[in-house]
Amino acid sequence: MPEAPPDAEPALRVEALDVTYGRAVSALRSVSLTVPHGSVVALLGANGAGKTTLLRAVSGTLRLHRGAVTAGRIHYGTTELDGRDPVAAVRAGVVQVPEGRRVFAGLTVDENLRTGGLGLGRRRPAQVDEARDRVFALFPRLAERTRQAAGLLSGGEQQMLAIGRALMAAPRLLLLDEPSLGLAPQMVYRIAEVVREINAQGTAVLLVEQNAGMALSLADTAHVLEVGEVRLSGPADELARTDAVRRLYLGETPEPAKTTGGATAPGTNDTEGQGAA
Ligand SMILES: Nc1ncnc2c1ncn2[C@@H]1O[C@H](COP(=O)(O)OP(=O)(O)OP(=O)(O)O)[C@@H](O)[C@H]1O
Repeated sequence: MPEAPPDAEPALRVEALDVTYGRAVSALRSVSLTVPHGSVVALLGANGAGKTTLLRAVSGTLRLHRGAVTAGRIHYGTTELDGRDPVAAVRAGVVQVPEGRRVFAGLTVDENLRTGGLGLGRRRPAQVDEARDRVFALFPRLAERTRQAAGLLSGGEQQMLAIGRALMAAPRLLLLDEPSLGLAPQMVYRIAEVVREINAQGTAVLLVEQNAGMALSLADTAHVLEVGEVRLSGPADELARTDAVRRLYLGETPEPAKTTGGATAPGTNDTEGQGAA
């Protein structure tokens, strides 16, 4: 099991993070946010805003995509994560579910699950079975299909398997990249329920979603990224009432006189939003 970080600290602290791909692409600039223990934090933003890049930086997978942290710090509890590899992140209790449900299509459901948590080193078979049972309790559909090739599962089932595989490492912080992408509305609803359940069991979630309505309904706090910078931060319910979020991310047409709630842009005297997230 990953070592428990001290409870007084926010679980994840990202401070003034700059990320580039090669020499030409500046993907994140001075991004700061925190994920407190047991919370759900949503990251919203248009295509190319830098959401996936932030998850990669935290999970140590940035280098696999030829990206690099060029400034700033990432801590999970007392463990420094910037410049580390995915194994260091998994050992610290941080696991990413990548976008696009990347399951091993030729392996069975069971084999896919058993690849989860490999970075934790040798675990007793009983520990692995226990982790698998917890996954099956959350996703009974996977329990019915243990010997089926993952490539033959539906899109929703593959997403469940991708999440289940990450949960095999018993993460304290789950990084979820677009879990609802391309799924039918009923499955989106099920995924939202699952995120709630995972969080209720004590795992914090950093959730990247294009489906802003879903993300804001699940999150305690949310941040809006625009072209590599945090533009708006605050409690999710307040952010959902801001004109910008309603117009740009929720597809609504706000009435002219509507107030903007308590969400704030970085650089203002924000005490609730970015700094306290
Ligand atoms: N491997 C890479 N090499 C070069 N540039 C990249 C790479 N991955 C992402 N980028 C660029 O970095 C910026 C941020 O991309 P990122 O994928 O993090 O955005 P995003 O908000 O997750 O968008 P999307 O929803 O489309 O995935 C974009 O300009 C993108 O083109």
